[in-house]
Amino acid sequence: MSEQNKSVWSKSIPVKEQIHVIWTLIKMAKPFRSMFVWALAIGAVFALLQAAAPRVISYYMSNYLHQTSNVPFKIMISFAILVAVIRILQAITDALNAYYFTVAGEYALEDMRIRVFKKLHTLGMKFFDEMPAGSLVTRVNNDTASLTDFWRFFMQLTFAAMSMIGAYIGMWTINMRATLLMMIVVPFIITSIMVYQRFSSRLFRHMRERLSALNAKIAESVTGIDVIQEFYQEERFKKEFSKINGEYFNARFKMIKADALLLEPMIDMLLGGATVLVLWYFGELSIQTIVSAGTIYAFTTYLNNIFSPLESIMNLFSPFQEGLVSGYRVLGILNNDAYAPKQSLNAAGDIINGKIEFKHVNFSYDGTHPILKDLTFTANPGDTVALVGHTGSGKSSTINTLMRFYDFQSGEILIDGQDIRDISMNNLRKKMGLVLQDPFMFYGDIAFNIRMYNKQITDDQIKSAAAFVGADKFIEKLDDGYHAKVQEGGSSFSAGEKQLVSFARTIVADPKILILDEATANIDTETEAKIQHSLLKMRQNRTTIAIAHRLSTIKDANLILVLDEGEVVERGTHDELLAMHGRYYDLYRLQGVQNEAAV
Ligand SMILES: Nc1ncnc2c1ncn2[C@@H]1O[C@H](COP(=O)(O)OP(=O)(O)OP(=O)(O)O)[C@@H](O)[C@H]1O
Repeated sequence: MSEQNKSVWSKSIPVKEQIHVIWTLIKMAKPFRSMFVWALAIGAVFALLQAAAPRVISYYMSNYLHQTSNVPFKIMISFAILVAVIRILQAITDALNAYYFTVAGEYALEDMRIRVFKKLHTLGMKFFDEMPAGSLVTRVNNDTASLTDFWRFFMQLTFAAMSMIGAYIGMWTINMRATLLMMIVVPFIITSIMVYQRFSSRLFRHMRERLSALNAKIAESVTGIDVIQEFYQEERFKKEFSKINGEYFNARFKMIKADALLLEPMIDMLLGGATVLVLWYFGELSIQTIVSAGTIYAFTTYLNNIFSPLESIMNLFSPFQEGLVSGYRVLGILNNDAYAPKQSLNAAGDIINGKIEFKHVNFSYDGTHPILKDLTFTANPGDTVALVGHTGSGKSSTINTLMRFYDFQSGEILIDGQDIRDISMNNLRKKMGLVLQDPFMFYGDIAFNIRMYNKQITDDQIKSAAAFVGADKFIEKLDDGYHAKVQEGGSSFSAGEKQLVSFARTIVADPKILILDEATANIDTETEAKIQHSLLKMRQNRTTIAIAHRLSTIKDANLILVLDEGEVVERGTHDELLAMHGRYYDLYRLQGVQNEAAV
């Protein structure tokens, strides 16, 4: 997570890219356009009312508040009612504007979250390899949520623009020359906004970068807590954490200081300057003609209307920037084309017998470094083909191509004589059962973890699958049996128990092909014997591709392939390979010696 977040915050997004992000997000919010338009229309009415109020009061002051005569009661009450109505309408339109904008923003947000989640499920393993799960959770949840700030900023921006236009119109109706004079402040406003934005965005990015580093340190120390404790690294981690925490504090402190010194004082100074200009202008004017107090009141109020929304906008710069970066990252997912391998158009093939043929298959994860080279073998229906070889030799990669987690570059993979791409993904997933070294258990209960959302599977089928693989004994001993609670990841179960549940999950779907990725690697020898017994039963009448480090577990395989750097360097049955006195022989002898030593 750290590196990816860091890279986003450590350099600014180019302006062209920022405009692209803003434009794309606006286009994506199209389904909620009518609500945004309503918000804008109501905002315009609010701005008009806001411009009308000082005009009405100024009129009243200029025309009726003479020291020489009393204001007629009817006039006084009429103006009071008029101002009250304007203020009430202002309050109503203000609330409606905020409501429509916020609701439209929330809808756009909900829509975006769904888009991102859906997109994630179309992406291939390559994407997930490069993106840690923690970062993805941040993308789907926090980044989409930060987009609210994006919409809030736009709301404030349009509000400020309308207030400004309204104020200038109001001033224009009173004194055109003074209004033109007030235009002088516009370039000052724009320059100060730009200066503040540049300065604050640099500080904000630095602060976010330090926050990412802090989050990464916390995540690292929590996930690696066992290794940290084992190697007495607590002090080192504490020191590193304090250092980053201090840097984060300093970065925040700088931001707070900059805001305190720049934000309000800058706006106050501009407002002060503009007010002096108004007083000076009307002071000069009063030498030649009468200037009413109402005019001065209206102009100073309009200046307030121009300047007060500016502070909110500037205050929202940092959250807006956060929203922009979030938008950039979210669009990065939505535009990602690392899709899961696709099947042929109208692929409708099925797996009936389970014959697997690899013909001259070449595969690379990144398109440049070859991982599987000219891989060729056949697994006849019901056969077991075992893949052995040292770590990194390409065993899991073979399975990855067969499961269609990754696309291979050349060669052919045939199942029952059909190109694997011509079999529908649904049939492929249904007829191939994958058992992993460290099976994942989902939050729910045991029965749910065996059924895996397949409503057609009955409770009896679950029980007989569990009995078939020998999982029934431990399940029945649990307090709630098949309804015993499972935490996400299955932390309250042993590796062997989780493996047995995953066997039951696989067997209940009755696959034609079984793929075992070192299914017994994490299990002690005693449990392994039980598991091997279950596996033997599972393999009957099923084609099996098995990865095995412990060669004793695949002695009965019909074909053993010894892989080295993605190439098959030896092939044959256990006896044939031993007779060759080659790599397999050496490996087997080595393991035999280790086993004896262990005894
Ligand atoms: N997702 C991936 N992206 C890029 N390269 C990968 C990926 N997975 C594996 N590799 C590389 O492919 C090569 C073969 O890895 P593979 O996992 O197939 O080996 P293996 O024989 O299954 O090893 P082990 O017994 O350790 O599981 C290795 O060099 C590995 O670094």
